[in-house]
Amino acid sequence: MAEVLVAQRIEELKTQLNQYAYEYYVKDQPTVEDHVYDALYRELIELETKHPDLITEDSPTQRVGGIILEGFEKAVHDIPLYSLNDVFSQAEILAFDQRVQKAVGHPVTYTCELKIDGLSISLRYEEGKFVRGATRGDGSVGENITENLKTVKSIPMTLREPITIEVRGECYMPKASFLRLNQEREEAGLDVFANPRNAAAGSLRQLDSGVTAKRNLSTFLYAVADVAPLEAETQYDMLTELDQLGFRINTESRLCETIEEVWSYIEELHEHRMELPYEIDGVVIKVNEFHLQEELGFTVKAPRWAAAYKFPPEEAQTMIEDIEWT
Ligand SMILES: NC(=O)c1cnc(OC2CCCC2)nc1N
Repeated sequence: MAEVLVAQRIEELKTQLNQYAYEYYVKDQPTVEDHVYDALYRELIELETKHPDLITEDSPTQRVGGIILEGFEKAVHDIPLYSLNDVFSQAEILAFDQRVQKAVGHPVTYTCELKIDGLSISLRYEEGKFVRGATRGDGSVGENITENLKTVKSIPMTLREPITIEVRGECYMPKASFLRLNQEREEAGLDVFANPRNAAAGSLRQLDSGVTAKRNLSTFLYAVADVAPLEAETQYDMLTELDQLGFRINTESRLCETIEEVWSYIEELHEHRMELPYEIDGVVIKVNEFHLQEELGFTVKAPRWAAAYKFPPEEAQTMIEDIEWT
């Protein structure tokens, strides 16, 4: 096949395969059977092997890892990753709302998000291209784990808009993947992980990104370092915008008009959390309007406009009989 036709075919395959991967890993709505994806993938591998000069960073073949690092470089967060003030009761939720209303002088709306029990990550994009991925670390300095995060299929290598932005979210291991991994480790005589969060952390701290690639990690994104590149003026609209950019967003997030609605959301999710395919340890409540967040500001470690309601500790969430095996 003539060189120019090969280049054309490679572009077609990359576009098609990246779209299929987006539907499968980001939207959880695959439109083709695995064997269709696999056949196109094999064709791309064959063409790239014959024409390595045509391999690009955003090719789906580059998500299998293989880089082995000596260690992780430091990653400075120009805008810190904040932690959250924890609350443990309905009374504390109401007190939080009273403090907010007193400070801004009127009632506010809240965005409620599931508190995903994974590892906090920060993803930097320049003109739509993924350039750096990092752990939270102490909030100001984390570890550069770009190579490992490139293997996490729900993390886009190219955004749907060529914007420069830094987004924050959680990288986690689904319950089903956690159980499968521990069974494999047990059969291999290796130590098992205590919970999906530890398994995700261990998978992201791998110096061999080929190992990370096999751990079936996923993500939910929920914040940006600086809202300037976005149109959104509220947390809830920002989640929609991150979805449109190509990020994986948690569909359980809810806009609550009153603190009473926040509490019923908390009760509802506390009841149904065992049915979720990933572990959560509570609900994050955020004042929805960005201009009110700015007015409320931060304490030395956490925003005054957010709170993390932690569910009371109960029996382990990962019950083998509850998991439908993917
Ligand atoms: N574990 C979570 O699911 C989670 C963690 N953090 C945040 O918000 C950060 C960003 C702004 C204040 C704290 N939201 C979440 N959903």
